[in-house]
Amino acid sequence: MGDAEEDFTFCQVVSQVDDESLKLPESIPNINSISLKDDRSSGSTEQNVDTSITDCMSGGSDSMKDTPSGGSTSDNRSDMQQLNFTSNGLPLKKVGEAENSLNGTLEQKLAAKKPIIRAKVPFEKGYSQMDWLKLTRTEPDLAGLKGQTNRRRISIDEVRQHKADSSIWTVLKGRVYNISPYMKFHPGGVDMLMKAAGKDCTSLFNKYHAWVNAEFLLEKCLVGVLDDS
Ligand code: HEM
Repeated sequence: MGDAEEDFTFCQVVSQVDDESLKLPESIPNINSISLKDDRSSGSTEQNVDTSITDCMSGGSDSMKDTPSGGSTSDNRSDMQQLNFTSNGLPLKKVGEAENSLNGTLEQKLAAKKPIIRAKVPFEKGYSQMDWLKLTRTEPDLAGLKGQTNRRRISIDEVRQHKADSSIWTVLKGRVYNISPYMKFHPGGVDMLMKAAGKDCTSLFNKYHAWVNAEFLLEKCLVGVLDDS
């Protein structure tokens, strides 16, 4: 046995590996290779990871300002914290966990911020993103246009009047969408999406997930374009 240990010196190297580093969440496979920059314009996969972390760095408490003080979203979040997994079986993005492996300055900055846990709300049966895509292909009038064109110019005042029932409108990047049919499909939950009701949600949207392709997801919910003149 002594001989074997001398022969396989690399085994000693393996034994020096910190056990904690082996427990890093799979969603953050190699912390040291992640570059931290506050540039949200690109849509690459690497950028997604960056955004999660920089949200924590630059807007930690700020991001939580929009979180409702009560309601199902908060409850779901704490459930998720206990489980540590999303409904999709993916680990939660616990941004604060990255702290241990980051360099000193960054570590200090992160330590000063509360870790943000951005939980996806478990979807009801029949309300997965796949179900949504199916619905967009089968339902002929998700926007509720009843034959009207979706190129109409719509004022923000008109948008404000649509906040409930089957006609909840929001403005995203200059376009007006009826988000009522998407409500129960929203991975961030109904409570969060209701914050967009009757107003321009572009900045909220970008704060939480600038990378999401809403133009595609909500294509069939388009009601018109914002008339900002
Ligand atoms: C209006 C159009 C919106 C669409 C199409 C949309 C779509 C999505 C999608 C696809 C995800 C999953 C993201 C992922 O897996 O990375 C998501 C998650 C989420 N959304 Fe939205 N969303 C919208 C608006 C909003 C707004 C206005 C808020 C906040 C007020 C919000 C808050 C969240 C949160 C907290 C999550 C879960 C955490 C996360 O995955 O990062 N969403 N949304």
